[in-house]
Amino acid sequence: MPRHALPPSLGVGDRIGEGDCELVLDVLPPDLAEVAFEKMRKEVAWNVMYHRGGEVPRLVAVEGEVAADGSFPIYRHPADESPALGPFSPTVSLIREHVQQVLDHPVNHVLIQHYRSGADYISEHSDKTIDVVRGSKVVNVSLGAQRVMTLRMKRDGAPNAGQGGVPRPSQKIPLPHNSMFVLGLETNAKWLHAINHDKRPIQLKSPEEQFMDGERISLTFRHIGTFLPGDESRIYGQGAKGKTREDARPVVNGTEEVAKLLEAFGKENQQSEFDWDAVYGEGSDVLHFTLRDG
Ligand SMILES: O=C(O)CCC(=O)C(=O)O
Ligand SMILES: [Fe+2]
Repeated sequence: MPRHALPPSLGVGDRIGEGDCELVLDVLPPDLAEVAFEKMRKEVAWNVMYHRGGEVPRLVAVEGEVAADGSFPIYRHPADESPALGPFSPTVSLIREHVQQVLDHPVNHVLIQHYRSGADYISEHSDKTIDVVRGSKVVNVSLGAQRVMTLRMKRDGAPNAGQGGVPRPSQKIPLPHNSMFVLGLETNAKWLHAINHDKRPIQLKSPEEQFMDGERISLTFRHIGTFLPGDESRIYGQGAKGKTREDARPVVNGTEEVAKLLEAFGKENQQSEFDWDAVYGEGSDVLHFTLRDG
């Protein structure tokens, strides 16, 4: 007999994480949900992204709201090199409108990811919130094959776990086609989240998991409060040292500043009682985490 129950599978109406998360079904009208995957396959500028020198196991693209003067939001996270941001493509723009109707705040930035099969995944992490408007929520829209979001409490939030084989609290949230998972920042602070790989043979997968030949596109919309002007020479806003457009300062790529921000990101991944003001309050003007070659 197993000593511990399997993590619960949660969905609509359940208390998820710290209770500030929510799963919304049928977020897009059927006519849009039906064509969005194929349209995005063509309209989105897909890239491979690198982390620690290796390709991340999914295709990615970044889009956002580009202002008339060319300035745009920037979401910093530990990747060796993030793809360049483009303006919202047509189908993504429609999806964004529906997301904003359901949420009670705007979103100005999206990370779009194509999980090409069950072998593609995203490792356990907390979203990095230096640039995410405080008190806002992060949204994951799912299209195509159903995959499972796993939440696992950070180690320091479950001090009795890890000894004698007691696992840390964890929850599984299946994300069906045309659903929207709302990740509250309180849950992001106390839990890690992941889309684990699913290498089961196709015959063992449900029809929902086999949909679109097992391919999934997710759109992670965020409300970002940090910006770059079109020429990317300066940075300003919530996560920068200069908090307003007038106070924009030159971007920096110095080793010391990079190390400091990466250390802060590490703390956010580990600490349930992450002190945002103490760690991020001053801001950071770092743009790239490694020097681009060529
Ligand atoms: O694909 C997903 O739904 C999760 C994506 C995610 O966690 C992220 O981009 O930070
Ligand atoms: Fe995430």
